[in-house]
Parts: sequence; C-alpha cells; structure tokens
Amino acid sequence: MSQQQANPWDSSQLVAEQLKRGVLTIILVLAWLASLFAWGIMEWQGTVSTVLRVVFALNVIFHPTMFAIVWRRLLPLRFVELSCLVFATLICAGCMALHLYSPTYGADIDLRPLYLWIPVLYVFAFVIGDHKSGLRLSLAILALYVGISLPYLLTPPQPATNFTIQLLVVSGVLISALHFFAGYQGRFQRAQLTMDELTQLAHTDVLTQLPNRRRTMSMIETELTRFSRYGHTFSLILLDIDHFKAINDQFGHHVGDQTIAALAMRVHDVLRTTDAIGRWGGEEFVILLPETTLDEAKHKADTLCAHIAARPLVGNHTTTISCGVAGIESADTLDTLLQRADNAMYAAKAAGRNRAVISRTSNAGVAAAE
Ligand SMILES: Nc1nc2c(ncn2[C@@H]2O[C@H](COP(=O)(O)OP(=O)(O)OP(=O)(O)O)[C@@H](O)[C@H]2O)c(=O)[nH]1
Repeated sequence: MSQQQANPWDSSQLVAEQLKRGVLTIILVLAWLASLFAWGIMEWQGTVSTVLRVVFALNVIFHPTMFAIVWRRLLPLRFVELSCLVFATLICAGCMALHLYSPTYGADIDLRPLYLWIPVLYVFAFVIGDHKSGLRLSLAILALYVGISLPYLLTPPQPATNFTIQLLVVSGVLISALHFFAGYQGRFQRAQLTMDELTQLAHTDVLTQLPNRRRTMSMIETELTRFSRYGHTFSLILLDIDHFKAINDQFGHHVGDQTIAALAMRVHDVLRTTDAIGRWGGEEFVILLPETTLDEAKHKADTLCAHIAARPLVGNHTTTISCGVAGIESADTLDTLLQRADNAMYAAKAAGRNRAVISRTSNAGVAAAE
C-alpha cells in the first residue's frame, strides 16, 4: 500500500458515471427501435392517426438527438436524464388527454397501452435522483396526471373512470413504495460509508496519516503469505530516528511531532509506489519492500539515511536515522523477521547511528552484521 494511491472515491464516481452513460445509451437505442417498430406495425395495420404519427415522429427525432448528446458528451448526463423524463411524461400526458377527452381518439384508438408506461416514469425519477428528488419529481408527474384526469373524473361516470382511478391509486402506492425503498437504500449506503471511514480511522496513525502498527502488521502478514505460497521475496527496514529524545527535550514535544510527520513525508521520496511504510510506534517506522532482495533493501536503506540527513526535517536541526534491514527467509515468522530487523537496527545504533545494518541470518542467536 502506498500513500500515492489514487483517491478511490474519485475513481468509483468515474465508474458510476461511465455506467450511467452506458445504461442511458442502451435505453435510448432500445426506445428508438421500439418506437420505429411500433410506428411501422401501426402504419402496416392502417391504425395510425395524424396525432399518433406526430408522436412517433417526435420519438424518432428525440432519441437520436439525446443519443448524440450522451455519446459526444455535449451536455451533462443530468440534463439528458431530465429531458428524457420530461419528454416521456409529456407524451403520456398527451395520450391520456386524448384518451379521456377526444371522442375520436378515445373511441377509435386505444391509447391506454401508451400511457400505461406512467409507472415506469416514477421508477425512472427515483433512479436518476435520490429518495428526496425522486419523490419531488414523481409527485410533480402525478400532479400533472391528476390535473389532466380530474375534470374527467368529476363528470358523471364514464367508460374510463375506473381505469383512471385505478391508475392514479396505483401511482400513489408505487411512489410511496419507491420512496420507502430509496430512503432505506440511502440509509444503508450512509451506514456503509461510516463503517468504511471507521475502518480507515482504526488503521491510520493520526500524526503521520500512515498505516498504524496494526495495519502494518497485517501488511507484513500478507507478504509472508505471498512468500510462503508463491515464493515472492520481500524485505523489511525498521527505521528509528536518532537521539529523538534530545529533539523533544531541546525543542519541545511539538517540534518532535513535526519531525515525525516530516520524516513520514520525506521517506516517500525514495520509495517505489509498491513499497509501503507504516508507523511502528514512537519514532519508529517499518518499511515493507515487496519483491526486494536483502541487498537491494540495504541499498534503499543507505539511500534513505543519506536522504534524511541531507537537509533538516524541521528548522535548522539535522536529523539522522538508523535502519535495521532484514530479508525474508524460509524459517521466518512475523516475530522472527521483526526481531531480526530490530536487532539490526540496534546494531546500527551501536555502530554510531546514521547508517543501515543488515541481518544476515535467522538462525538461533539472530545475527546482525553490516
Ligand atoms: N514528540 C513525540 N515524541 C515521542 C513520540 N513517541 C515517542 N516519543 C519520544 O521519543 C523518545 C524516544 O527516546 P529513546 O527511545 O530514548 O530514543 P532516542 O532518544 O531516539 O535515542 P536513540 O534511539 O538511541 O537514538 C522518548 O522520549 C519518547 O517519549 C511522539 O509521538 N511524539
């Protein structure tokens, strides 16, 4: 794990956007083909009227236009989604008005199949918005249909009265159900996000924003598993700031904290994106180097020592570090590996600090040698 990872939130939003774009494109193509097909069938049967012809023609023009906007990214997706919803709502409203009030169309042509798509509009409203905006949109659509059908329903019972009442009641029930489920899903998503944030907090060191000791141990355990299963080698560097107590005593605890935080940042200059660093505790850090031999790790540790000593981390005071380097060996467990790195680090301190020492063997006695 590296500090320089891409923001997962950004990338997941990008994927969601791409997914939406793809789904919208498919819906537009299917809707366009369906209206072409229906138009052709009705022309062939001779049942198409002038008004229906206009509706079909509008459909045939509208869908490719929206398709081009989505495909060429000419306007935000939100605009296309709302346009589709408004367009379909108006088509259904037109069909409903004709069915209820036009003696010719109401009697000769059954327009109900067209405006029976109304429930789909409510679902679409909730799909393109959250539970609040979905509710607002679908209530606006329902209000339009209630407005259209009310004069009809207030007259003495007519042929379509029952059907219209049923449609409006089903609409109300459907909107309530969609609102309930969308709200439930929203709460679930928020709870999931909170869980993710808590997990992230539980694994992160507050001062340096690096993986904390627990997380670092689990990263090392993962590498150990990879080593025992696939033979992928790796090495560890245990890094300790030299005379850190003196920094605290001389400049104050606050400067000590700043030094730790600055070191955590500076270490990244010499790490690969596949390397990982975690705060082990106090002024100690563990660097995990996957696919890295002991000699390569020693070279990296030497570079690190030189890089930290090259210029002060905080103020004018030069800070140095001591590193213990250990490469994974077949007999190692998490404890022996860390113990070897720790011994090597103390050997580096004993040898004068500002240096890296490697641990060459895990045999009894745990030897450390430069
Ligand atoms: N400011 C600050 N100090 C810390 C933190 N964690 C540990 N310390 C202090 O770091 C000091 C570590 O001192 P020692 O273990 O004696 O080591 P050292 O002074 O670095 O000496 P060597 O390791 O032998 O070079 C202790 O005084 C701790 O209180 C921290 O998060 N912030």
